[in-house]
Amino acid sequence: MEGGRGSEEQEEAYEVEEQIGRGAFGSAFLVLHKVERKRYVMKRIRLTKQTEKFQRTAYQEMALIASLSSPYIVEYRDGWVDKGSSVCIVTGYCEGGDMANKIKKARGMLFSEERVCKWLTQLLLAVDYLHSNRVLHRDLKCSNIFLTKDDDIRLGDFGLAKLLNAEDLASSVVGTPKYMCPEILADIPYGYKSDIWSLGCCMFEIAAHRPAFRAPDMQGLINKINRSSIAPMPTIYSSSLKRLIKCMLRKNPEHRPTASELLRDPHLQQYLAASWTPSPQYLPIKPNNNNIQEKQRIRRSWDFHVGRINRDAEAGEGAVRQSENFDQLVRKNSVSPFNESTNELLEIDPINHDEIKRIDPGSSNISVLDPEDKEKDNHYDSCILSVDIADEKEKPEDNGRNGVKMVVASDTTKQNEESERIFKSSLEVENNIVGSKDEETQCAPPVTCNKKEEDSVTISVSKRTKAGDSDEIAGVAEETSSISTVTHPHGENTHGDWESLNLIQQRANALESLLELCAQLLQQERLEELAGVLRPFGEEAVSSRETAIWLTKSLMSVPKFGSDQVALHK
Ligand SMILES: Nc1ncnc2c1ncn2[C@@H]1O[C@H](COP(=O)(O)OP(=O)(O)OP(=O)(O)O)[C@@H](O)[C@H]1O
Repeated sequence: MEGGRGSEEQEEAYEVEEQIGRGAFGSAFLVLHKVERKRYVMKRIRLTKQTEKFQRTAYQEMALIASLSSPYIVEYRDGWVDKGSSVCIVTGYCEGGDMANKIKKARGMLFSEERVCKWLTQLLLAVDYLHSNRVLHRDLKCSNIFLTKDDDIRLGDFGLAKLLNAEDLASSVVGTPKYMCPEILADIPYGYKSDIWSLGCCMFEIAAHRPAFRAPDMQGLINKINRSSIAPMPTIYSSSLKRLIKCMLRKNPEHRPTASELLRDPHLQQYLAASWTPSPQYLPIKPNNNNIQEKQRIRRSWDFHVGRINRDAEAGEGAVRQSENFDQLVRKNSVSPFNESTNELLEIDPINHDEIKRIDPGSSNISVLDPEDKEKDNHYDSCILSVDIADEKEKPEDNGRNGVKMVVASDTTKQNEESERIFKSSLEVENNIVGSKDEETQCAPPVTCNKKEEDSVTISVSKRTKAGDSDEIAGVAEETSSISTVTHPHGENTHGDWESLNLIQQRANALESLLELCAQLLQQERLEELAGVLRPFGEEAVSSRETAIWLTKSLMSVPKFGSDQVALHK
C-alpha cells in the first residue's frame, strides 16, 4: 500500500470493466485483474481530509482491513491511497449481489427459515470475527451484505466508516435513518453493541422484507427506535429465530447479546456445524463437573428422550407407545447434552436472553475486549422451556397434510407432587385436518439438560402445514418455535432463589407461549389446529382447571424477589 508511483502500478494491474456504483463517498467499479483474469470490485473513496495525519490514519485503517481474513467477510485484495485524494480498495467480487437487491428481487416471497438461519449464523461469525479483532463495522446494512454464487454471506465495507469524516458519516446516518440505533440518538458513542443493533435491523429486513422501524415521519421513526418498538415478524419463522432477532434490537446496548453469545444459541447450532468455522468456542454446551450419578441420570433421560430406551418399559403402566413421528420430531429438535464421541455430559450455556449485564466493550470507539468478561460468559446457569412448532415437511408420509401435534413433558419436581402428577404425563395429540385423527397419550422424559435444574417443563408443539419445495416460501409454510431460556450469572443471587425463579419463569413462559400460539391460531381462524392444541387440557387428559390450580399454587408458593433479581422473559 503505497502512494504516488506505487499506487499507479497497483491500479494498472486492473482493467475497469464497468462502473457499478456511485455514492456520496466515491465510486465502485467492477475490475478484472489482468494477470489473474479474476474479477474484483474496486472502490474509490474520496478523502475529505487531506492532511498528512489523516492520510496516515487511512493507511493504518487499510492495513487493518488488509490484515483481516474470514470466510464470511469480503476478501481484501489490494489497497492504496491515490495521489492523496482518495483511497482505493480492491475486494473480492460477490456474484450473488447484495442482500438489499436480493430482498427486492424476491418481491415478497419470504426466504425459508433454514436460509435465514444460515445467513444469520454466517453474519454472526463475520461480526464476531471483526469484534474479536477489535474492529467495528459501523455501517452494517443490507446493501453491505453480499452473497456468493453459492448463496453464502460475505460481509463488506467494514471499517470504512472510520475513513469518512464525522459530517459525512452524520449525513449518511440521516440518509439511512432506519438503521439508527438508540444510542446514536442519545449521543452515546457507537460501540460493538451498535453493530449488533444494525445486524438486528438487517436480519429483521431479511426475514420480513421490510424495515424493522418504519414511520411516516422522522419524529415517529425516532420514537419507534427509542422504544425499540418493532412490528411483528412473519409467522412462518420459528419463535426461536424471532427471539434471536428481537434480542439484537433491545434498546439498552448492554442488554443486547454479543455475536458470540448469539452464536451459542441452541437454535443456531446446526447452522454453525455446517459453517466454515464451527469453532468449539460457540458451543452452547460445555463439559460438566464430575457428578457421575447426575451424569448417568441425564444420560438415561436423554436416551429415553431420543428413544434409545424402550419408552413403554420406562414409563410404566398407562404409557402408550409414541408414534414414529414423535420420535423423529424429538430427535430433530433436540440438541444432545452429550458429546456423542466421548460420551461426556455437556452443559447448555445459552445466551442470557433477557438480562445480560455486561459492560459493552465498545462503549468507546474501539476498546479492548475484557478476557475476564469472556470468561464470565461461560458461567450462566440455564433451564430450557420450549414451544416448538416444527416443520415436518421432510416426512414423506405427511406430505401436504396439515396437523397439530403437542407434547407436554416435565421432569420430576420433588417439591411439588401436584405438578409431577400433571406434568409428568406427556400428551401427544395429532389432529389431522385432511383425514385421519390419531390421538395418543404418552409419558415423555425431560428435555432439559441442565444439571442444576431438577425441575423443568417442556411444552413442545409441532405443526404440519403444507410447504412447497421452493426455498422461497410464500405465506405460512413452516414454524419451529421457541426455546425460551432463563439464565443468571453465578454469584448474583442465592442458588435456591434462582431455582425457584427459574421454575416460575418456566411456567410463566410455558403458559405465555401456549396462549400466544392459541391467540395466533384463533386470529388466523385455524380452529381445528387450535382444538388440537387445547385438546390435551380437556376432560379426558389434563384439565384446564387442574392446570390453572397448579399454576396458581406454584406461583403463590414461591418466595418474593426484589425487582432487581428478576430476569423477565419478554
Ligand atoms: N464486493 C462486491 N461484490 C459484488 N457487488 C458489489 C461488491 N461491492 C459493491 N458491490 C455492488 O456495487 C454497487 C455499488 O456499491 P457501493 O458500496 O459503492 O454503493 P452502495 O452500496 O450503493 O452505497 P453505500 O455502501 O455507499 O451506501 C452496489 O450495487 C453493490 O451491490
